[in-house]
Amino acid sequence: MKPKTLYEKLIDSHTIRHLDDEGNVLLYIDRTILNEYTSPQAFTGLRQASRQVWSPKAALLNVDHVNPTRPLRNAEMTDAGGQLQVNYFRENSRDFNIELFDVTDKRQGIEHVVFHEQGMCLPGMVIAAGDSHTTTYGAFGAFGFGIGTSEIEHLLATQTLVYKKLKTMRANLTGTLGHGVTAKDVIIAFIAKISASGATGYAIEFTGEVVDALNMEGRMTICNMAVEAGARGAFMAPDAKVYDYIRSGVKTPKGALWDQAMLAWQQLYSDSDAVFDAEITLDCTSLTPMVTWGISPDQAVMINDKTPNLEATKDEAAYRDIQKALEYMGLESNTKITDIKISHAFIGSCTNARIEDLRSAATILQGHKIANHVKAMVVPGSTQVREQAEREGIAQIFIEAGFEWRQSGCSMCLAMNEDVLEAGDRCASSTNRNFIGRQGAGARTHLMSPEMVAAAAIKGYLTDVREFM
Ligand SMILES: CC(C)[C@H](C(=O)O)[C@@H](O)C(=O)O
Ligand code: SF4
Repeated sequence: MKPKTLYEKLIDSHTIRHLDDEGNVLLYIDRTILNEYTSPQAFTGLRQASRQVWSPKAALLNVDHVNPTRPLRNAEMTDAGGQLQVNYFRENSRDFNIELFDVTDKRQGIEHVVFHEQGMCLPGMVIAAGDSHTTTYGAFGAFGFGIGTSEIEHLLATQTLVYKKLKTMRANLTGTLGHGVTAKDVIIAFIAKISASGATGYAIEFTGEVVDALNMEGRMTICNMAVEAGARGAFMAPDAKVYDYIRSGVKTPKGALWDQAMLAWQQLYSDSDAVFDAEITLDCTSLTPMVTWGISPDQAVMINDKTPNLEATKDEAAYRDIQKALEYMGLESNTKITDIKISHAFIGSCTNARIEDLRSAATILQGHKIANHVKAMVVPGSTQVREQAEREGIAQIFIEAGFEWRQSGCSMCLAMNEDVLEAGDRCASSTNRNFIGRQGAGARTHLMSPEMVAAAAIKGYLTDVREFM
């Protein structure tokens, strides 16, 4: 038999029918999760055509993008647009019989945290959802990818999508991570290496000692942000860490079903002689903590480095890109990164707001206060993460250090609720996108690990977290 990559195994096992000579197939989708922001038109489409949802149990509705995260919240939104979206979401849950995690539900959170928390993400599954960071599920040996609104409608009506296979890339992450270097630093370094479009058209399988050694949270961080390199899918072959992690999920199969599933899951790896369309190796041993200085996730450097030297940049296009980024970011060329003063610190998002992320950031903050000029907040990835952090005493560490302790949601990752920065604000952020205006019009975002955000909050400047270890 022809050797296959893990990606090919997943796609082949979900292919219902080959549709044409261009490589389009009809793909079976196991599950989806929907948010209030990208789903409304899909439901409207279904209503107009008098269609039902084919498999309501394969879907989950969860409010995250527009809801407030203030510590005491109720079921109401703070702005009329958000209220409309959430009202319609509730109506869709009722009319189409799909389970909803509403704002005040104990299971609510950011969709890509909630979904696996519930045990809905299992190895070998194909998961499509109206959000680009659906790639997160690759950490479980599932295939997750983002889709547009009309595709959501097609998926809800038929449980299938028309799909064209991607090219495959193997990213071998070798070596061992140094002190203070995290999964976030690895993926930022990876994106900086191959560029924000370097994996366009590819599904990436991450392999190597670094992946093996990471915990599930770290693996999710990498798969989550793979989309910032342009990848429309990311994978890691499942191992014992995955099985331990999912075992207790409410919706995880139990008993004989679990044993049966395990037999299937153990086949989920790329055959040793499988051929990838591209191979790339990143030796992670020499990595240090990373930060972005610009307006694209690949505009990143090591913390003890400087902003790019414009004078030394000969390529015209590169010159213009750097100039534009420096200008928006209010930075000079060739500036030491650690001389950059911040006004805000944000720990949150589906990249870095799981319990392990909060634990690690709290370790840095313990016994410290944040700088007087910094405003800082933590928005836990889910209400469950929030409660666990409270039980473990982590919330208290954040609060004593001067962070605001918030409710869960996307919040300042994309500033669609009331958590918005003002023009000129500069934020050390554990999020995934530093695009122009992402955290508010004219606001400036530096991406980094949650530990690095904690260190920056204490110092008031971008800082090497290893000083606090
Ligand atoms: C709102 C949604 C379309 C978007 C995405 O797909 O990623 C958002 O979650 C983001 O992170 O920018
Ligand atoms: S936390 Fe950020 S990246 Fe994740 S789904 Fe929400 S807006 Fe998108």
